[in-house]
Amino acid sequence: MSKPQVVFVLGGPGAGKGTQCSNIVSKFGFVHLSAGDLLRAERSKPDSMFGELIDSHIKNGTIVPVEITCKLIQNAMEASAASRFLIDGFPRNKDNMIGWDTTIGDQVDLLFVLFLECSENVCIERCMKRGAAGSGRADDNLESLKKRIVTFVNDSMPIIEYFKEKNLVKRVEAEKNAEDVWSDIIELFKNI
Ligand SMILES: Nc1ncnc2c1ncn2[C@@H]1O[C@H](COP(=O)(O)OP(=O)(O)O)[C@@H](O)[C@H]1O
Ligand SMILES: Nc1ccn([C@@H]2O[C@H](COP(=O)(O)OP(=O)(O)O)[C@@H](O)[C@H]2O)c(=O)n1
Repeated sequence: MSKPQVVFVLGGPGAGKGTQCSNIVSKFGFVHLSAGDLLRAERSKPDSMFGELIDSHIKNGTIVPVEITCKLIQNAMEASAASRFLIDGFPRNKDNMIGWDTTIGDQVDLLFVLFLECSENVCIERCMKRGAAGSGRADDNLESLKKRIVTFVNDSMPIIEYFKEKNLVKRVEAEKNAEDVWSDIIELFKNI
């Protein structure tokens, strides 16, 4: 049997990863796994051993240890019969990358990395708006956002650079309106 296919979806906080992943799911039949959503769901379980740890990382905009995140992704992949996955918000730092490579990496076929490029200011503005509209997220506030941006620049951008060197990055200009970003993404997915 062939390996499941994976596209990693990366970009700063509020770059539009979730928005565009749901478009890709509708049109191209991928299953969307958001590392952030999986962590938030784990944090909310009353019997989770990791609830407090996850909560503190999310509020501080820092990255949860990969053993936790990778296991959640792996469980979600196993629970799904799908053959194509969008993995959103992962890998986000070197620890995520190493954890993935040494566990599931060999068992999947990484197609490419979709990078939604968006300036800091626009990222902050979108997340603040999302918070004001009632996202209920503990990290859609200015204090957490500043930390999330620092983590993105210092820890996540080097991962995107690493994938660029391997010619695996497909970049999209994510500051345009959501419909125009989506048109660009269709071009990247239509022939795979
Ligand atoms: N291209 C866009 N232009 C303006 N707002 C957008 C765009 N894409 C997404 N948004 C809005 O910005 C916020 C963050 O988008 P989201 O998809 O949740 O980003 P991420 O998953 O990268 O954090 C949401 O409120 C969403 O509706
Ligand atoms: N691979 C990941 C993804 C998210 N996270 C945590 O979850 C938070 C929210 O991530 P997210 O992908 O849902 O949201 P955005 O910051 O992209 O809007 C991050 O700031 C991290 O604290 C993590 O620790 N490891």
